[in-house]
Amino acid sequence: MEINNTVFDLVLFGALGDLAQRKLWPALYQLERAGLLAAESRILALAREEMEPGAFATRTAKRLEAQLDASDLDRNTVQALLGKVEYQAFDFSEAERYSVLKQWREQRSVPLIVYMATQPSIYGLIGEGLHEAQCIVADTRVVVEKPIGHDLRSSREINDQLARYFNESQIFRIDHYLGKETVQNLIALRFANNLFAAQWNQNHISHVEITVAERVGIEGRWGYFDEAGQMRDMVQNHLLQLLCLIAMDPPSDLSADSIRDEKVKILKTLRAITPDLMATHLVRGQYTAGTSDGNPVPGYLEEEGAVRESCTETFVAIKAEIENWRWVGVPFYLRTGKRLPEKVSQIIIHFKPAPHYIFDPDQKHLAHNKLIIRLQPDEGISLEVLTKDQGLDKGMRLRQGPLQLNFSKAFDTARIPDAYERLLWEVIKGNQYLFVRRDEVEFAWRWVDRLIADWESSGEAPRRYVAGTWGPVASIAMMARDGRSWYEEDV
Ligand SMILES: NC(=O)C1=CN([C@@H]2O[C@H](COP(=O)(O)OP(=O)(O)OC[C@H]3O[C@@H](n4cnc5c(N)ncnc54)[C@H](OP(=O)(O)O)[C@@H]3O)[C@@H](O)[C@H]2O)C=CC1
Ligand SMILES: O=C1O[C@H](COP(=O)(O)O)[C@@H](O)[C@H](O)[C@H]1O
Repeated sequence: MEINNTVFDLVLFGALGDLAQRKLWPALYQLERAGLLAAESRILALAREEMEPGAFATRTAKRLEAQLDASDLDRNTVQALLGKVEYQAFDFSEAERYSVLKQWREQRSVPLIVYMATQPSIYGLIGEGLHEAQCIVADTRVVVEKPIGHDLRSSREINDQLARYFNESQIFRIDHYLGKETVQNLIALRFANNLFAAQWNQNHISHVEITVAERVGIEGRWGYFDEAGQMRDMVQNHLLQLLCLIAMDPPSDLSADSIRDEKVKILKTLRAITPDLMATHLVRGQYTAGTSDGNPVPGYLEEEGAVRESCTETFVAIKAEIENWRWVGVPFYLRTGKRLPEKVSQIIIHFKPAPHYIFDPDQKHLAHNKLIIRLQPDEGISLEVLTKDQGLDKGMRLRQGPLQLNFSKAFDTARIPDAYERLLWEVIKGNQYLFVRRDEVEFAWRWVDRLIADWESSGEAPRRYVAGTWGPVASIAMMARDGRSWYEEDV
C-alpha cells in the first residue's frame, strides 16, 4: 500500500454543496481511512451559510454516517478527518473576505490545494481573491469540475480566467471517468500487453463500440440538464476521453503530458460529422414515459422541474471516425443515454475474422473475436474466442466462449475506490495524468460544437424512445446499415 507523507492544506470552496457532500467528503473519509492524509494536513471548508462553532463537523459526521455502509463506517476515522477541518462562512464574491485565507496560511509552507466545488462563473473571482491574499505560489494547485463551459467560447473564457492566476501545470480539470480504476486499466491493458498492442489497428480491428448507459433519468437536475443535454453532459467529456484512451498511440511514458499529447492527436483527427453525414452518423433521442426496474417512470418532459417543451437530447448514438493510419475505416460507435434498461459502461473491440475461413460455412458469422471491457458494474475483461465444440458427434463444430477476468473475483479486491478518491489522491501527490489539459477540452468542444450547430440548424427534433429501452430504433438501424448490431443484441 502507498503511504503518504505529503502534508498539504486543502481549501474547499462550496463545502456544503451537492458535489462536496455526495462525493468529496466520502472520498476524503476513505483517504483518511487508508492512512493517506498525513496527520499535519488541514482542510478549510468554505460555504456561505453561517453556523455555530462545531455545527459543520456535527452535520458532516451525521451525513457521512448516513452515506457509508455500516461495514465501511469507522467513527474514529470520521473524527480523525473532522479533526483536520475548520469551517468558515463567507461570500466568495467579497474580495476583502479572502484575508481569512491569508491568516489561515500564515507560517505554512506546505502545498495548497484549492478545490472549486462551485459554479464556474465564480472561478475568476476566487482566483482573484486568492491572488490578492497572496495565497498562490508555485506549488498551489487548483481543482475544477466539469463542465468546463457550454461550448468552445465559454470554455475558453473559463480557461482564460484560470490562466490569469494559475499556470497550466497547477490546474487539475476533473473528468471523473478518468478516476475510475477500470478506465485507468485501459492504459495497462493496452500498453502492458504486447498481445493487444500488435493487433490494435485497422488491420485487425473492424469496429469499436463504446456504451455508457444510465438507468437513471434527470434526478432533479432538469434545469441544468435541459441546457446541456447528453451531448454536452456525457459525450464532450467522458465518451471522448474513453475514445481517446482506446484510440491513442502509445505514450512514451506515463507522464501527464505524454498521455495528453497522444489524446489530443486523436481529438484533432476526429472526422467532422457534417450535415451530409448526419443521417448515417448521428442519432439523438429523448425518452418518453415507460418503466425502469419494473416501475413506471415519467417521460423527460414530465420530469420534476420540467418547465417547457424541449428538444434536448437524453440519448446520443454516433458513428465516429478517426482519420489516421491506425484507424482509417474503423468506426467507433458511441452510445450514451438516460433511462436505458441498465447502468452499464463497456467497450467492445471487434476483431476482424481470420483471413481464410476453413470451418462450417453456417458458422462463419461467429468467426470474429471480441474483447469486452466492462468499466462498470461487474468490472472485468473478457475475450470471446472460438474453440472446438466437444464430443464425438460434433466434428469440427465451433463454439464461442469467453476467457474471463472478473476483477473482484480474480484479485479478491476488498472494494474498488470511487473515482474521487483516486483523483483527490493524485492531486495531493501533484500528479496531473488523470486530469484534462486545456487543449483537450478545447479540441473536444470544437468537434462537439460543430455537430450541435449542424443539428440545430437542421431543425430536426430528437427521436422518442420509451424509458427502459435501448434508445430510438434509429440507433439500431445506424449499426444495421453497416451490417452490425450493438453488443447486447448479439448475446
Ligand atoms: N453535483 C454533482 O454531482 C456534480 C457537480 N459538478 C460540478 O461541480 C460544481 C459544484 O456543483 P454542485 O455541488 O452540484 O453545486 P451546488 O450548488 O450544490 O454547490 C455549490 C456550493 O457553492 C456555494 N456557493 C456558490 N456561490 C457561492 C458564493 N458566491 N459564496 C459562497 N458560497 C457559494 C454554494 O452555497 P449556497 O448553497 O449557499 O449557494 C454551495 O455550497 C459545479 O461546477 C458542477 O457543475 C460536476 C460533476 C458532478
Ligand atoms: O458527469 C456525469 O456523470 C454521471 C454518470 O457518472 P457515473 O460515474 O455514475 O457513470 C451522469 O449521470 C451525469 O449526468 C453527468 O453529469
